[in-house]
Amino acid sequence: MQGCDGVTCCDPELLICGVVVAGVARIGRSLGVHLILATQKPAGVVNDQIEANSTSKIALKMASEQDSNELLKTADAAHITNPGRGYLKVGQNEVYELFQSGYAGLPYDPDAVVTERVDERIYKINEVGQYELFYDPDEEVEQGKDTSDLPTQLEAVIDSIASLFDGDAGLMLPDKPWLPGLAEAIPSPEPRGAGAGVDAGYAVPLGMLDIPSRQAQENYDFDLVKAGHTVVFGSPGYGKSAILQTMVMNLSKARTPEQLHIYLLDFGNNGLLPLKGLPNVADIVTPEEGEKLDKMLGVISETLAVRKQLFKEAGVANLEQYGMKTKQALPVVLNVLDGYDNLTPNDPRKDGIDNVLLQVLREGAAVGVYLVLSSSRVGGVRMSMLSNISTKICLFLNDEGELGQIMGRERLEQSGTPGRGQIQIDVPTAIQFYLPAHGENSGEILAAMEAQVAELDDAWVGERPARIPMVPQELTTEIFAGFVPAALPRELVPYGLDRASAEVAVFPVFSGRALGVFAESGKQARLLFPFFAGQVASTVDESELVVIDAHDAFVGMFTSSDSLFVGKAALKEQGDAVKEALLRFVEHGAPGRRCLLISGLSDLIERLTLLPDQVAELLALGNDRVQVVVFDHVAKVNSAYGLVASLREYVDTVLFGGDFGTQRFVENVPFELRKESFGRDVLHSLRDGELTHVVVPSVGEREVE
Ligand SMILES: Nc1ncnc2c1ncn2[C@@H]1O[C@H](COP(=O)(O)OP(=O)(O)OP(=O)(O)O)[C@@H](O)[C@H]1O
Repeated sequence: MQGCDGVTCCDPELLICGVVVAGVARIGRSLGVHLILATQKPAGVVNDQIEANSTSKIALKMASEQDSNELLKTADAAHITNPGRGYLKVGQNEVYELFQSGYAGLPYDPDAVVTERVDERIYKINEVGQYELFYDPDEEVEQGKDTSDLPTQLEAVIDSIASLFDGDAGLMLPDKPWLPGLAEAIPSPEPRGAGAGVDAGYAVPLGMLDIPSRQAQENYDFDLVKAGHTVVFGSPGYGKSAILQTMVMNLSKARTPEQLHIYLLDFGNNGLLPLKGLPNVADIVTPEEGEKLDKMLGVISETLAVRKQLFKEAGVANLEQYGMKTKQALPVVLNVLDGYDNLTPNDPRKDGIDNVLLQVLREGAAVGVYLVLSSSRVGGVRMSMLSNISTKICLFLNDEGELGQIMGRERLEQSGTPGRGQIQIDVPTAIQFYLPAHGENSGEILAAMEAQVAELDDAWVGERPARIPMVPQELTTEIFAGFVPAALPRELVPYGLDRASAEVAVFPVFSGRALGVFAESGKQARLLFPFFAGQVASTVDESELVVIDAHDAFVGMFTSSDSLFVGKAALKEQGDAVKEALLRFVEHGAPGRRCLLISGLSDLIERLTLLPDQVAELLALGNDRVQVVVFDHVAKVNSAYGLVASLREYVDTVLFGGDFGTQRFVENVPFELRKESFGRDVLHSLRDGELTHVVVPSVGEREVE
């Protein structure tokens, strides 16, 4: 038996349904399938075919004579006034009866006594023909029993049938002609091949499709390589992050970190954070981490550029061809961006970020670099980006017009269930996206997901994608020591971390190169000079040390009688002797290796009245037996005549602090750099014409201050 209630002609979805209904009406009877069709208005719904195949028609009160005519071929039903009163017509007027239908909505009271009652009321008809109640025997109304708690007769009948059914094990439910609705929360099945040695490529389960036209509910596999760039739209709280989590978890289970690298950009509510520990995940970044974000975008651009070049050299057009031709498999790179539209149009970084994303969207797929992003508004994603995204997924959208923009006229009705959405598979198809892990509530799901991440992390022993190199927020000497490789040769002096690569910056002693360290302020000098002198001194023997401390920067540091130490006071008293010894040393050298540390170079030059040539010779002394290290303030060397030029010429590694406006070591500083302000722990390194920035460990800064 098929029942269709509330069928109206303006329901577009029922155009297809109408064809089916007509089919049931036409051939159903011969197969034992019967149809009861209920509608308010027969016009446009009950077509000729249904009409011709429906033997019985029942018309209750109809809105108009035309409607009544349509069904009964008489206007009678339009004149009915009582609820429940109707006409039954069977065949061509074989039966045509007025009837009062039974009503099952009354309370079911098995104890009630039904008495036949005759209407004994008497009416008087007045002179204008109106009825006036003259006598009513029921005027004295007896208080009846309260029946509000009783079930209706219909409910009682249904309950009774249900209990009969339940009580008889031999009774079976008939097959339903349609499948039940999709479940509201479905945990993801394990991806095929995960741990089983089966290669399912980049296809992983992402959701359960509901396809009523085929009476099917089946798994939807998201194939990263086939789906290409993907966008997930959904208003806040409808499960965007959950889709990304399921996708990343399943891809990480299916593919090794050698096959798939993942970069996470979390512009949303930390939805991607639990995925950070996956061995496939290179790194995660949030918009607050400006420097890291720049670096990650840089890495993504660089990957594109390198791959394009590699493919060009190999003469191939895509990743698969490259692997086959060169026998070298490059990993697929997946960039996942959650909450893209949280980056507002007035954010100064938006253009830069969009440029990289556009580059990935345009050039990435061919070289195996993909972007999957989520946004709560369709309008939040530029048209130029949208047109390069091949797979579009929609969850519930507050603005239904946006759904139409993506899914077109064939879009399905929206459901407010989290994780319920639609995706184009030839036509928009309903889908319930899987949850990333099992759990009764979001807390349990998160815990289960974290446990899986930890398990995958522990299980992987091979190589992992490189993290985004970052210098720690606070670089203490202890943390810095952790970065210095144990096998670092003794003659390489580590002094900080390169800000761009986070690699240890070293200076080679006794390699013929002089080192100059210039502080922007007294505070920076107090912080850095002893650290540098200590680092250099630790690589040489005490007997090789000659320290001329014109600024008393190293007081108390070099107390050994083996090293030669000249402090500020000694310099004042025995200036001539020091000058003589220094010049002699410049001219003739010393019997053994010497490491000369000079603090306050410009003051020394002034006090000893050294000539520019003598300074130049002193700075150029370095060889495998002599090491020169000079310390001073940026402002002081700036004002000493000709000193900056000598330093630039003879000091191979110049390290200086402060902003670029105050220094004279580098000319033609780019505007961007000139605007930037640098912390006290940053030194700019100028070596062989190359400018880099080094973060120096904060050596007991608090004590210095
Ligand atoms: N596929 C799903 N099945 C069942 N419930 C889900 C599903 N996806 C999400 N939910 C529920 O919806 C909640 C919100 O999900 P989620 O954080 O992923 O939404 P969102 O769209 O990313 O939100 P926002 O934009 O605020 O970050 C989850 O805590 C979970 O309870």
